[in-house]
Amino acid sequence: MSKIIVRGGRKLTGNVKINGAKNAVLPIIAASILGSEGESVIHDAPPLDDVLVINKVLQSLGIQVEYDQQVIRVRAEQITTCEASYELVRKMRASFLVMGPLLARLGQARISLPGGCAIGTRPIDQHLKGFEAMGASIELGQGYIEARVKGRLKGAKIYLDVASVGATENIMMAASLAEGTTIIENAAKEPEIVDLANYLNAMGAVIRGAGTGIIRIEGVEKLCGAVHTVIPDRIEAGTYMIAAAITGSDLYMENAIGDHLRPVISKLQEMGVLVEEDENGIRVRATGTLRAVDVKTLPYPGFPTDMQSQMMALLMVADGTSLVTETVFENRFMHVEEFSNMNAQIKVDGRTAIVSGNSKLQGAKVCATDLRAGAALILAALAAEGETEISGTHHIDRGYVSIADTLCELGADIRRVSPPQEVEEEAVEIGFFNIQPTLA
Ligand SMILES: CC(=O)N[C@H]1[C@@H](OP(=O)(O)OP(=O)(O)OC[C@H]2O[C@@H](n3ccc(=O)[nH]c3=O)[C@H](O)[C@@H]2O)O[C@H](CO)[C@@H](O)[C@@H]1O
Ligand SMILES: C=C(OP(=O)(O)O)C(=O)O
Repeated sequence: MSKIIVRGGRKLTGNVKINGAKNAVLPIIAASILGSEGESVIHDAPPLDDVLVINKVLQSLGIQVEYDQQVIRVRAEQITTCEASYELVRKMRASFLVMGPLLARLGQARISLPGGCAIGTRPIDQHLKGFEAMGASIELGQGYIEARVKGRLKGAKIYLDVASVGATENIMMAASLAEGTTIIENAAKEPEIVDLANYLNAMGAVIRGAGTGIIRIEGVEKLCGAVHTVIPDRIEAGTYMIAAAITGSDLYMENAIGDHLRPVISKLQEMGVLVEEDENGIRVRATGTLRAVDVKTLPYPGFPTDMQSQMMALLMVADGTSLVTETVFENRFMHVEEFSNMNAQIKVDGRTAIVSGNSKLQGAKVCATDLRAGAALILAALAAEGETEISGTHHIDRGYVSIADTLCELGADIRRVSPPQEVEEEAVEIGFFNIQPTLA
């Protein structure tokens, strides 16, 4: 198993080029299934493990996918099966986003149940409620969900009980090819929803209101491939912003969009960190003592749950006690135990973590329990005394492009060590780029 080894205490300086957003590119690749004519060309697709997995899902459906130099080309004229297997869906829950496009395009989809994960049970009832409202029948059996519709899906009014990002995306994609108008009420408002709607509209869809709580989709008969550039990753940007703050450094996040990061920027400013925005990015400078602040995660435009663990790392070294409340996922405090191994003082009471500041963090052997927990451990390690060894790096690879190399170039003492056999396996995986589709 590969490990990331960090020796804390170094200042960072320089420019970080923010990659395309993982959570935007995954639904956009899934939406390419809807294009029955022409090629889709997706620019700024970050080279992440999750992107390789969704590409493999499409290839397993018989769709042509090529990936080179951060550009993905998809041709979905031919689809040979409507089934996404357990082997692929278990690797990444977002694979379930192919359900809506397959159902709309083929009238049938059979997808392995995505199951829960370290951060919560993560049900899909709102996705299914949407498909059923559009006329699909849903059956569960042998670990698979099968959805079918006779003819086309029908437009419907769908109120989401929770403003789910994935359900909004899945329903929006399905509704794009439905007969008539679909209205999603209590829709999620994340920037990634707007990016997906822009891509679908470029394919020929008619979607209005993305980014608000009410999205209106006029179904069309056909969608075609389109050219699109993915938005910058607000969570990657936010993570490097905290790297600057926790190390008392000065970093510029090139491409980062301030409007997508309002709650993170305002919390950093409340803590006494200097944040300056211009049209090309965001500069973050830590100038002295960090003040404790309370943070509560909420759907967009609230504070993102995907930044909760990184923010907690910063609050561990702030002056005073902070409360961190997680309202989006019921079990997203797995990092607390790992932080405690680094000498942090945190108590969890239900959905709130009480973080005592001024911790003198110590290097330790710790484990990334999920993607953002892994990033947060790296951040804590940058501020800790001595050496931290982080295992579970496969979680981190899902969402950060070469984070150890990037931090090393900025001045951190960080390296990744992989046993020789694993280096070989990684090379084989990279060989996956540009291969022709294989059938399931
Ligand atoms: C690939 C991707 O974009 N992942 C993001 C997406 O995940 P994802 O789309 O899975 O997250 P959701 O917005 O759907 O989940 C939010 C909450 O709604 C609940 N829920 C969701 C669907 C449903 O049918 N029923 C239900 O009860 C979930 O259990 C969770 O408590 O949004 C999350 C919330 O911002 C982020 O943390 C993830 O990084
Ligand atoms: C939770 C995340 O991703 P996913 O929904 O793909 O698990 C994340 O990006 O932090």
